Order: sequence, then structure tokens, then C-alpha cells
Amino acid sequence: MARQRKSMPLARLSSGSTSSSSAASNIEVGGSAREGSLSSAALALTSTPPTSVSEQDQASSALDKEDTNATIIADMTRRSSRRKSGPASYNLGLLSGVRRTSAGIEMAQEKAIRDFSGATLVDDAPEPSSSTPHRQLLNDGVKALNMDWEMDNLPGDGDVDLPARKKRRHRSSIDMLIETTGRAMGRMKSVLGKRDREISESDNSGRRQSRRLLAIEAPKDVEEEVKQEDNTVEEQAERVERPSKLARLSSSFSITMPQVFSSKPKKPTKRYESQGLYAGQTISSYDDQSIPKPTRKPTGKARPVSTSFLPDATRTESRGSLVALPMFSYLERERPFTIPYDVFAPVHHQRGEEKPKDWGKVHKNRLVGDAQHYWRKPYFERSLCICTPPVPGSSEPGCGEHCLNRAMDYECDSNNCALGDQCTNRDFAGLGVRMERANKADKKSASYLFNAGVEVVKTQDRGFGVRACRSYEPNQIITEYTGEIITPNEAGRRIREDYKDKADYYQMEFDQGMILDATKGSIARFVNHSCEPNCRMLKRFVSGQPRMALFAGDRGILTGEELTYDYNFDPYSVKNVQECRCGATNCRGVLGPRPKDANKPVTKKEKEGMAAGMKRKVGEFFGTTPTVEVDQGLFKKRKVPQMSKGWVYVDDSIEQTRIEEARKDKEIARLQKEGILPADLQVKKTTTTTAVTKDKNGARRFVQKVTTRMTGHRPKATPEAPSKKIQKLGRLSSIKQKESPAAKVKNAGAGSSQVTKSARRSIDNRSIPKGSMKVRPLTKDATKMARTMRAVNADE
Ligand SMILES: C[S@@+](CC[C@H](N)C(=O)[O-])C[C@H]1O[C@@H](n2cnc3c(N)ncnc32)[C@H](O)[C@@H]1O
Repeated sequence: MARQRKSMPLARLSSGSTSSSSAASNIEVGGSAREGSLSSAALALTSTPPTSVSEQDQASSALDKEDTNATIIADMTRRSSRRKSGPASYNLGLLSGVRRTSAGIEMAQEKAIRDFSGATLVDDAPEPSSSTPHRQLLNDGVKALNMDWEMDNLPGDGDVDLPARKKRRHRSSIDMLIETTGRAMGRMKSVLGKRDREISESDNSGRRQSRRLLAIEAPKDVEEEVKQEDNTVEEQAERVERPSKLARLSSSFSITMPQVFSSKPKKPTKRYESQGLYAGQTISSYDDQSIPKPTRKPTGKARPVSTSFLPDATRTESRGSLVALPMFSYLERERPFTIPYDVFAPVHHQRGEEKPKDWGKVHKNRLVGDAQHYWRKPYFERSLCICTPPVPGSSEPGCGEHCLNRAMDYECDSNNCALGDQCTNRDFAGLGVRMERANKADKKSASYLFNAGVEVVKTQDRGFGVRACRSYEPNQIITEYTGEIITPNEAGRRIREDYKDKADYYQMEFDQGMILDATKGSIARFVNHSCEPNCRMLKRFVSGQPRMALFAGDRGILTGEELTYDYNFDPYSVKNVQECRCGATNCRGVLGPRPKDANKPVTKKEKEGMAAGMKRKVGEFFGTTPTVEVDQGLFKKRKVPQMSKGWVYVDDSIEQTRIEEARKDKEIARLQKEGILPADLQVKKTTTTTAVTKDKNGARRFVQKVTTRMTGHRPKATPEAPSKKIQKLGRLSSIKQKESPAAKVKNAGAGSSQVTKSARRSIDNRSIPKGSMKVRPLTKDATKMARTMRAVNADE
């Protein structure tokens, strides 16, 4: 039994407990070997000499002084072993110069253990009667602590299991302790510590009181004596201080101690997060003033959590059984609400959902075919914004509504705006950063969903559509619409030939009369039409180049919403009229043009004409009288084909002239560059400028001004073609003049046998512009020029 009791802490040692390491010096070699679970520290201890029983017996008759020393050594050994563990605990004792046998050390340790545990006091009390002050004190203490055990049942009380020798040793150590501590024992603070002291305080308050009185009344020498005694006792108590009372008690008794020593838990105070999932959100933003506030006074109890925001399937009957997001704890009453924009609750494409198959992605606009020749490089007038940094605290952001760049749909950048980070007119730049982040992220990660922000989903009856994976603030940029920039002719050809079997079209009027075909394009091509849309498709000029993007509407976008915009679709041909299935209350019935101005009064004649035209178109399309009721009042007769931003089939006739002009300009410039046309040839150039003015009501008006001017540069004087002479010559003669010497050289070279066929062709091509000129009909002037050139060359 004694062995078991001693080896108990060893088991704890192997489990890594620090408190048990203090008992390492009690380890027996045999015991440790049996346990077989020693840590390396414990194993090191096995080399220490084993404690023999006979030595214990000898030690039992040791002097009081020696006992006190033993207690101190044991204490030191324990402390040392707590710090270092292993044989060092023994060495410390030996090195301290106190010659002690292992039996003495062991005995002292055991005594110390019993001292802490309280068993010592119970067992060692000189009189077991409960009338003894010590016993009384302990009983009271135990009762006050409401422990599971009774004083009578304390281990060691029965002494039945203990071998006689052990029992005797117990007795002798108790006697020794009593004798050495003497009178101080009577006043010694309970080994159970302060708490016990506090408990006994109530009972012994009289005694305390008397001591205090003694301190007042007693003569000085007596007082000093008492003090000295107190100090000695306290010193001893301090020396035997252990890591934790619970550990000491449990190491002495094999009983489970109730958690009586844990201090009373503090009442938790509520802490509200000021940011997190719901960053930026304020209570006031959810405080609907129109709803009366509850009259019920707060009870102080936790308010039941509203579950009204949950879908029916997930809503629980009993309130309070679900823990809502923190923001919902504001809700005093159940009422409909919307999740704010700054809550990120992404949705993700479900596994098994259908994905578009033949979709060639194009992330940047690219010019295809003839469009390359017609497309003008950044042609816009240089813009410069004069905005000043926003005033702190003002609601007007940097480059807000009054920004000139913004007014003209130009995006600010470092070249045309000085506000830098404070500028709010840099949507495409922001989108670029977001897309970069998305491209770096894993496609299934939240980061990707947030930054890409949209995904393709299959709709019930409108093919594929686009859904928001996150929320968007009003007018926030969502995604760019990119594709191939083609000429209207090419667009028509593609529709007639390439896409004749397709139901979905992805062509949109773009800029400079060109068409943006997103059959190969970005995800924005999947955005469906709605007569009551939540987005807008807008054009902006970024670094002089036009770009289209989908922007959130005025009410913003919530996570999971399908994104739509008004196609403002011009079917152009009855064949292309499509039934609209947007489901909006004000649905126009067909994918048709948007009424220009719903508030503007429409004349009766316009109404009749438009309604008749629409009815006819829809009737033709469905083969019957249309079942869809078209709100005739909304339509207004249009004189020209719609050329606004939206889906159109372009009527060439209007834009053709302008395109032709542009092409002419381009060709002349090229010929000038090649040296075919004189550089000072005057060319008509038209530029469009937009000026912002204010009317008498203070409203801004955008006035477009078209300016025409003639351009022409003086060519550098060359020996072959003196500038003065060239100026006098007409266009054709100047060509002749300029070409003849060069052509002579070329022809001479070409005539020689050394010039190969391909080399000759390349020489020819140098003089005649490449590309469309040979194969396509040019303007009369250009054709004439080419013919003349050839004639001149032939003559020479
Ligand atoms: C730009 S695509 C949109 C993506 C298309 N839903 C898809 O699956 O590829 C335009 C085509 O979608 C269909 N569509 C879009 N909005 C529609 C609507 N509100 N009602 C019916 N069809 C619609 C039409 O066929 C239209 O030609």
C-alpha cells in the first residue's frame, strides 16, 4: 500500500504533470520499473539509491531538529525537482551540506505531503475527539467547503490496511511535528490555506479579536514573542508552499475533489463587435422609422432571436433556438429586410449544373478584319479634370458628379486627374485590380468568387444567364463586356451565314459605328434582358479607348440575384423579333427598343403608328395576333434607327457615310506617309467636342460641337522634290513628280535579271498600300490615284 501510494505521482509524472514531478524523489526503482511509463526525467531518477524500509525505521527516531531540517530539505528537493527534475533534486540536498539519509528525506517528504493534505492534522491530532480545537477547526473547514468526504472516513483513519511499521512511522512523525511546532501549532494557519483560514475566521473571530486585543494590551515583550512565533509559523508555511492545493490534496488522497477551490466565475459582460461580417453597418441603417418602436420594456433577459429572415424550410417554430448573425440581433421585431451590400455571402455554382459549351473567351476587345483599318486610335479630345480633393466630412466624393471627365464618360487616370486615390471616377481601373486578384485565386475560393463577382447559370426559359456571387453597391462596376470589334458589314454577314441556326445573338453596337461581337467574348455576353433591369450596360472612354461594362443599377445588387439590363433591342428585321420572358410587370412583351422618354407626352398619331407597327411585327413573329398586351402609350415613333447603347442590327446607311469619311482620311494619311501623296496635301478633318454648360435652372447641358478644319504639313525640302514646286503642282502631277525618279530606280532594279518575282512584288507593294486597297473598292479618289500611279509607272 505504501509502495502504491508512493508510486502514484510517478504515473502522473509520465503524463507530464509538473506538480507530480515534485514527487519524483519518492520514486522507487521497483515501482518505476513496474510502471514502465517513465519519462526520460523519471528514468534518470531510477539511478538514485532506493529508499530502504530499515532506514525509515531509523529515521522515525530522529531528533526534532533533524525533522525540521528534513522538512526543509524535502521542500528544497521538491522545489528543485520542480524546476529541473531528475537527480539534481538529490544533489541539491546533498550539496546543501545537510547530511541526510534517503530514509530521512523520504520521511520528511511524506510528512510534508501529509501536512498539506490535511490528513496529518486529522491523523496526527493528539486527541481524535471533535472537541479538540484543531479537529473542530478542520471539521468546520471541511463543512464550509462542502466536500464530498467526512472527517471520519478520511484515508488513514481506519489504519486497517497500513502495515504496523508504517502506522508507527505515521505516529512518530505526527508526534515529532507536534513537538517541534509546539504552541505555534495551535495558532498555525490551516494547511488548507487562506480559504480555510477565511472559513475558520468566522468561528475563530473571537480568537482573532482576542489576539488583536492582546496586541493592544499586551506588554511589548509579549507582543514581540507572539510576532516571532507568527513569523516562524508563516515562514514554515511559506517553505512548504506547494504549486496547488488541489494537486497536493489529490496526490495525498485517492479521492476526487470537488471544484471547491476554483474562484467564483465572474459574470460575463456583453461585448458587441463594431465590425466584422457586417462591417460598415450601423444600427440606424436598419432602423426603419416608419415602424413603431416596441413599447415593451427591456427585461434584461436575452431577447429571442428573429428567424423571419430564414426561408420557410429552415425557419424553426421555437424562437431563440437558432443563433442569427450578429446584425440580426438588432432587430426588435420581425419584419422584412434585405442583406446589406457589405455582407459577403457568396453563392457558388452547384455541381452538376449545366455550363455553356462553345464559348470562346476574349478578355480584351480586339479588332477583327476590316475594322482594323477603319478603327481610329484614341481620337477623343484630351480631357482634363479640374476637381479638387474632397473636403473632409463632406458628402461630395473626389471626382463626383461635377467632374468634367465623368460628365463626358471619360475615366480619370494619372494623366487627366490629379486626385489619385481620392478620385472615384476610376471604375475600370478598380475592376482591373479585382480581376487580377481573381485570376490569381483558386477558382473555388471565396477570394475568386468575391473578385470575379459573377458566374454563369442556366435559367429556366432564357438559356444561360449571369448571377451575382456577391453584392454590389448602386452604380458599382460589375464586369466588362468584351469581344471582337467588327464592321457592320461583317456583323451582317455573320448573322446571315455563321449564326443563321443560332437563337442567341451577342452583337452590340459599340463605337465609331463598329459592332462588338461577343460570340467570342467575356462572361457579360450571357447577361439576359429585362424590361425592369437591375443593371446598365455603359460605355466609358479609358485612356482614349471606348470600353463597355455592366454596372449595377440604382438600387444595387444582392448576392445571388440574376443580372439583367435593358437591351434596347432594335430587331431591325421582323425575323429577329423575340418574345421577352423577363417576367417584369411592365414587360414590353418582345425584345424591343426601350421607350425613349416614358414621361414625354406622345402624340396620338405616334401612338397609333407605333402600336400598329409593333402589333404587326409581333403578329408576324408568332403567326397570330399577339397575346401579349403591349402598352402602346410607352412607344414613340423613331425617325432613325436606334443607335443607343444596346443590342442593334445596324442599318449601314447612316453610319456608312461617316465610316467612309474616316476611311478616306486614313488612306490619305497612309499615302502621305508612304510618300505617294504630298505631305502638305490639305485634308478635311472633323472633330467633335463636348462642352458642358448650365441652363437657367442650373441644370447641366452637354452641347456637342462639330468642327471641321483642313490639315496639311509642309514637307521637308528634298533635292528631288523642292517643296515650292510640289506646292504648285496638282495632286496627280506631284505623284508623278515624286514617283518618277524613285520608280526609275525601282524599275531598273526590277528589270534586271537579279530581281526575283517575289522581290518585285514586294517593291510594287511598297508603292501601293497593302490591305484593303487592292481587293476592296475604295473611294473614287483613291482608286483614281492608284490607277494613275500604275499608268505613270507603265509609261516610265
Ligand atoms: C446576349 S444573349 C444572353 C445569353 C443567352 N441567354 C445564352 O444562353 O447565351 C441574348 C439572347 O438571350 C435570350 N434572351 C435574353 N433575354 C431574354 C428575355 N428576357 N426573354 C427571352 N429571351 C431572352 C435571347 O435569345 C437573346 O437573343
